[in-house]
Amino acid sequence: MSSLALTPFKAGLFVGKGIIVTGGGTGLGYAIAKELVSLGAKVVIAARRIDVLEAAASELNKSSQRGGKIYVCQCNVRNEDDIQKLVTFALETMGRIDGLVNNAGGQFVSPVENISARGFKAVVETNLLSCFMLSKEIYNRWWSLQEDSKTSGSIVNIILANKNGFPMMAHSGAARAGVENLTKSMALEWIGRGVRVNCVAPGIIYTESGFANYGEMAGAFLSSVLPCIPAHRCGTAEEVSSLVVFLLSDAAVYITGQNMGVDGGMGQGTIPLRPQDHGASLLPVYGELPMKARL
Ligand SMILES: CCC/C=C/C(=O)SCCNC(=O)CCNC(=O)[C@H](O)C(C)(C)COP(=O)([O-])OP(=O)([O-])OC[C@H]1O[C@@H](n2cnc3c(N)ncnc32)[C@H](O)[C@@H]1OP(=O)([O-])[O-]
Ligand SMILES: NC(=O)C1=CN([C@@H]2O[C@H](COP(=O)(O)OP(=O)(O)OC[C@H]3O[C@@H](n4cnc5c(N)ncnc54)[C@H](OP(=O)(O)O)[C@@H]3O)[C@@H](O)[C@H]2O)C=CC1
Repeated sequence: MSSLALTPFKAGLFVGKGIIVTGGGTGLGYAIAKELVSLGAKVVIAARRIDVLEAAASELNKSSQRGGKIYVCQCNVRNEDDIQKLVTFALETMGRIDGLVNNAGGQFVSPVENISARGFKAVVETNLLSCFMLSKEIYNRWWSLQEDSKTSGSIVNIILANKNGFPMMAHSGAARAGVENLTKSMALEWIGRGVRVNCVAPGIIYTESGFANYGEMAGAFLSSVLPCIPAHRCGTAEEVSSLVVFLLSDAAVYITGQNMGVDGGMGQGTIPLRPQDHGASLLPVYGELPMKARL
């Protein structure tokens, strides 16, 4: 795992703070937890594989500064009981919750017509329902009870650079678009309690764990997509984590309801997949096109 933290933040910025990072044992979540613990935060990392979390925690604790500490909690974010247990665990171990990064997520590759209803539901639960359940649970059990509205909370939802759809991962595109809209609603409803809610939309970020999910397909995907990324390279987990940590911090106290891309310029369009060479085109209903305007 890469270890180059880009943090521009002052030492101890998060001393005394408690943050939950879902999916914090691998990839982006690991980089976020690492940066936070090096800035003095207490961090609960939560995911399904406890062995992965424990191995990550023992590495991450080596980066701890000024009382920062990593705690692990096994949690399937699709399961409401697990979500409740996670919040109980976080309050018991850290004594408070100042931030939440809804980072756990994922999908599988499939054209729309082959996705089963069960598969679509599984992806929506993983990426959208989980974000709703965990954000609401923390709000009800912690943020809504704080008398001092200066005790602010910050939620950062990790989505995807998918503003024009997400071909071959349509279930995930739809779920993440839902997260983006939910973010805006929560931001407006909870601002009076000092809770800010923002999204970060990574482009193509190379994480060993993330790409391992796609096997051989990942190589083919990369070679088709790389030339279309304006920056001509994938991003790194640390390049995402620096924005997430900024949004969690009080330096971002006037920022809420936003969606920010970390994508090497890719968000100027959408995921730059070339349309399939399907050999057909939709006929204009009003007659011939005035010029040759098809592939
Ligand atoms: C690269 C671009 C940028 C993105 C990068 C990243 O995101 S990196 C992060 C990447 N990290 C990740 O993506 C990790 C997280 N991802 C996951 O855990 C899974 O993709 C999940 C969310 C679907 C959960 O899966 P699960 O098995 O625990 O769920 P379940 O048992 O509840 O429901 C099963 C239903 O789902 C369906 N189905 C499932 N797999 C496939 C498939 N390969 N093929 C087809 N269908 C599939 C199947 O229909 C099945 O129903 P059936 O046939 O039994 O009636
Ligand atoms: N890498 C990329 O290019 C991009 C990634 N993203 C998003 O960023 C996030 C992190 O991805 P990345 O770090 O690359 O990939 P990883 O596969 O390393 O991260 C996904 C994490 O989510 C956890 N997770 C998945 N499903 C569940 C679940 N049901 N309950 C609890 N935890 C779960 C996994 O842990 P476990 O399996 O142990 O539960 C894993 O730690 C994801 O939401 C991803 O979709 C967005 C855009 C681009």
